[in-house]
Amino acid sequence: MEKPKFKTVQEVIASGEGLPERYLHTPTTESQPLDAPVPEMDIPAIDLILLLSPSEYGRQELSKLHSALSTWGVVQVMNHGMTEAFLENIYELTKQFFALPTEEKQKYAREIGSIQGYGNDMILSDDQVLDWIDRLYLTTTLKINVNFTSGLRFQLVSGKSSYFYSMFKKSLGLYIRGFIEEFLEHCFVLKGMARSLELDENCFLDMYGENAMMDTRFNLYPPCPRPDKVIGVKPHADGSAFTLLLPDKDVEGLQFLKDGKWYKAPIVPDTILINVGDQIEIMSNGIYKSPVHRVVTNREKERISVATFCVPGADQEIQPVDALVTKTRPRLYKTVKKYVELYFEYYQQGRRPIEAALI
Ligand SMILES: O=C(O)CCC(=O)C(=O)O
Ligand SMILES: [Fe+2]
Repeated sequence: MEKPKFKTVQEVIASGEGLPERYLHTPTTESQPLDAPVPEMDIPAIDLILLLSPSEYGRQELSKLHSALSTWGVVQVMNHGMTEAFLENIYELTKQFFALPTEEKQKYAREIGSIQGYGNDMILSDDQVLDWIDRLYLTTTLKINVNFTSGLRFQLVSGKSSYFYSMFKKSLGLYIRGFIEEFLEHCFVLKGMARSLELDENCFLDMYGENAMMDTRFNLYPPCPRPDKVIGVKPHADGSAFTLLLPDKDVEGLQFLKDGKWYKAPIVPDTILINVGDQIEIMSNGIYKSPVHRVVTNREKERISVATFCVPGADQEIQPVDALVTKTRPRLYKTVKKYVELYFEYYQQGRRPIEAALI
């Protein structure tokens, strides 16, 4: 199996060779220094359990969700079913993984042409400026059994590479399982989003399909000598339906773009972030925004984050929900299939993949 020949950021640092040119952004690509201070975004925290409650509180949560997702495209979520200890464990395990000796981590290296595994930013062209990030990417397939009378259920079917699961099922895999059992089982997010648009609560779920994927990326951003010129993750919007994000508990870095300006994400204990991905933007006919976001680097501190991309089944046709196409709001997007493949083609060229879906 062929593995990419590029060094990870940790290896670049360990080699003592200094900062390679390939990580440096020139002032033409970013007008301000990347580490210029930015204001904090003002997004509400919603209570996930209340989201599906028929009470007045439930309606208030839906209205907060609607307002956050139609303006910022991202919301903070509390009462997500994961305890503080559970989340703490995830950060600890992620740290432990990246602290393993290089040879050990290389056993899980990403193969060329695959996203799954340990490695650096995916390199698709010679002139691509590299992101200051090392990652471990795990792909999971889920089976949503729509016939369950007690509601929809997610079941871990298998990972694509079983060695990850034998290695991680007692550690990082627990995190994925935790999401499935605690969080996604009742499909709060997709149902809540549908309800907040006054749609039938299953309409996004139906498009999401029975064979959804959940791809989790454990990210390490080592301290960086030039935060003014080097970026952790370049500006992008996610190709998922939606993304669950656990930003570092202490170290800032994640920023969202709104009306041409960058804002930093708040760090609030015990909450996670959920952002809209391109596929919900398409399904909602553009009402919910898939926000452009980036991660800046830090000179002194390392940063850890975990992003879980919730992706519709590969054979699903994704298109605007009929009820959201009206005379005053004509259909904005074509029907797309296998959106994630198209996504990667566009992403490293610095183009927004969702543009390919515009009518
Ligand atoms: O590190 C973060 O906080 C966000 C990472 C991110 O945007 C991504 O992995 O798509
Ligand atoms: Fe992202």
